[in-house]
Amino acid sequence: MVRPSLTPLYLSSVDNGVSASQLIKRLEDDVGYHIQNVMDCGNDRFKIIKGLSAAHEMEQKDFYEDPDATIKDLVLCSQGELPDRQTTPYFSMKGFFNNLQEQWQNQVHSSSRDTLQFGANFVYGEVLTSTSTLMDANPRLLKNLPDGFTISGTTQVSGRGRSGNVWVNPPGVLAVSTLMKLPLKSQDISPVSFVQYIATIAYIQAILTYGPGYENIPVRIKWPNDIYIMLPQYLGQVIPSNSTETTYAKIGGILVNTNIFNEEFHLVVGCGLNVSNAAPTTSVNLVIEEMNKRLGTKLQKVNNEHLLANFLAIFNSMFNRFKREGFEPFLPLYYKLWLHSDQIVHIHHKGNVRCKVTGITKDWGFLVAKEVDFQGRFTGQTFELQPDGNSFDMFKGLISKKQ
Ligand SMILES: O=C(O)CCCC[C@@H]1SC[C@@H]2NC(=O)N[C@@H]21
Repeated sequence: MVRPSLTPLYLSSVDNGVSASQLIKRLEDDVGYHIQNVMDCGNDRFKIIKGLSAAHEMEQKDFYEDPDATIKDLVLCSQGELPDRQTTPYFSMKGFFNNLQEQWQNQVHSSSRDTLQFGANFVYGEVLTSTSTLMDANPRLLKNLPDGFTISGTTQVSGRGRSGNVWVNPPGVLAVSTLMKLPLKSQDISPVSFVQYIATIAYIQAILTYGPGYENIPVRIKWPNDIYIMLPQYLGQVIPSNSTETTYAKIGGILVNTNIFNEEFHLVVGCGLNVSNAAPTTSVNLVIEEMNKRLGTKLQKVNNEHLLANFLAIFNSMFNRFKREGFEPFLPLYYKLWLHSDQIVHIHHKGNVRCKVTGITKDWGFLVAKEVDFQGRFTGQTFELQPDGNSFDMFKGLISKKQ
């Protein structure tokens, strides 16, 4: 397989972020990076930070036989000097920042107490290794990055999924990782494990609130944090409640990596969403196209810049509330969006016992399943299943212990 060459990473900061010059100082003084010369890029001038992406360099050795075939620079752009569409044809940084600032204005009106900074320090790369690895492969870098630091990319050549899986990420799949800091003592309000649930809700809300009419896009949560969408052939059909699951396919997922420095969690929250790639199942834009054909809606396809800005603003505002109030205020929305209300499942490692899903626990977010008979009456045991210890085959209604 021919792997695409890594491209430069473009870094820029806006309003609420740490200023670019402060960031450079931190990277030089605290992380030990050497900031080099100024490069011409189109008509504009950018600073290049050579070797910032330690992970970028490290991983390329595994994947590229010719190390010179790859570019490993981080290009620092001031706000007025963002790369043009020729430089980054798959993503407009200008479009992204315009959308982000618009979203912030909307959000600030609704809750003025919030600090909104997710995406204020932002890196974009056309082809990169993994948005999450770039951030968390180097602890010294991670410690020094500002809260809300975000990396997005169009192609990830070594994307990571949950449980050590590979995340295949060609163009059309929007990849983003955001650094979130949380004091250790915040665990008193809510365990950090709920952040994965918040991220999933935020991504789905970003789609549903994209504009008028988008609230009808059938996008849902599969426990704990997978994003599913109804397959186009089922749109507009009445689906019997016992077959809901087979009519949906996975289009996105969340990966949270946790590090602790200086009494603070440093969570790298990575989200991947298939926005417009027809493979392997379907995508948000394919479903929109089919909704227009089959249901007569007139929805525009979503664009990555707008969707990403929407997601970051919603996620940021939800995260601020989560820090104050924990996960409980989000529970009704989580249940409204998930696919499992009253679902009948069989728990394989408990002797295939037949259970009904009744919710998640408020303390840790474990899945609660209660033993039922064929009339649906509760008959005995209650099981609480951990997100990372169990795999949930929704199509078979089967929960098994992960090997
Ligand atoms: O469903 C899963 O297994 C989780 C997939 C998470 C993929 C995202 S894409 C952005 C970030 N970078 C990665 O390498 N992985 C996450």
